[in-house]
Amino acid sequence: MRPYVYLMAAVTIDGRIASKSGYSRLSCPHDLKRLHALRAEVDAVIVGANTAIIDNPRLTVRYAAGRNPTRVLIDGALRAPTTLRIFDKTAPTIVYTTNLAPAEKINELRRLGIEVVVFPSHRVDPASVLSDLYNRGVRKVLIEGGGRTNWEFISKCLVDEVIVTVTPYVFGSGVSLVEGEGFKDIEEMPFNLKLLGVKLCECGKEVVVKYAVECKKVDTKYNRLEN
Ligand SMILES: NC(=O)C1=CN([C@@H]2O[C@H](COP(=O)(O)OP(=O)(O)OC[C@H]3O[C@@H](n4cnc5c(N)ncnc54)[C@H](O)[C@@H]3O)[C@@H](O)[C@H]2O)C=CC1
Ligand SMILES: Nc1nc(O)c(N)c(N[C@@H]2O[C@H](COP(=O)(O)O)[C@@H](O)[C@H]2O)n1
Repeated sequence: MRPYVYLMAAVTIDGRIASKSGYSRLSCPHDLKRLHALRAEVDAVIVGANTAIIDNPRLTVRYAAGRNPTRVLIDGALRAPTTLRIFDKTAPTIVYTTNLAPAEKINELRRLGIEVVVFPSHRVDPASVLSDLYNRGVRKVLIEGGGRTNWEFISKCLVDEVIVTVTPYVFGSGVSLVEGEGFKDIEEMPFNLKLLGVKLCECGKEVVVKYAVECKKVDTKYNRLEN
């Protein structure tokens, strides 16, 4: 079994979540409230190593009422410095890494009270991350990027809902909402996106678009929960 999975991000009108320099503060304060309200609703928030290193996020609930989710870092080579905010004591953190991770770094994180799960391969398997989180009691997950991490989950149909806020900016290059090997055409997409809603942000400048991810083929290997 796996938890229900949301993917949320703010994009420029050319679909970027970050500029070529890593700048990513796109959301207005109203959109940040929406993000924090969703954080409060889920049990865990997942980010990839680049997001953790570049943004040094807290991943806590500050602009809405509610409790902090468990923070989850996917970091194959365990590059994230142990001084990052996600390793502070404000919320529990679980790290998923691989046999590429230096043993000393794993031990250092464990000494800080961080749960470290090591996959016996060079890659973290996203479906196994979700089923491990489910076994720990996690029923709702929010994926907060970046692009590569979004690809890892959505390309395998491991996302149930995508919430994208389109902001009035253009970067021209940088990191796209989803960054991976890619699909050659719409037929190759393993899912359809069903529009759930469109809302003009309270700021009057951003548009929030919600899609349900409907897998073309339900793969029992991933034990996908029916919505
Ligand atoms: N505007 C927005 O809403 C958001 C913007 N961002 C931006 O996205 C940018 C980072 O995005 P990306 O470069 O695409 O990186 P990312 O944050 O997705 O991290 C990619 C890294 O995570 C690790 N990783 C992910 N999946 C893995 C797997 N299955 N196995 C092993 N390791 C794995 C690897 O180290 C990989 O290099 C940052 O600049 C950040 O600011 C991030 C989140 C939201
Ligand atoms: N939804 C959304 N909109 C943006 O404009 C963003 N930049 C992000 N970024 C995500 O939020 C993290 C920062 O969280 P804290 O404020 O430090 O708690 C960042 O790392 C991305 O995951 N998301």
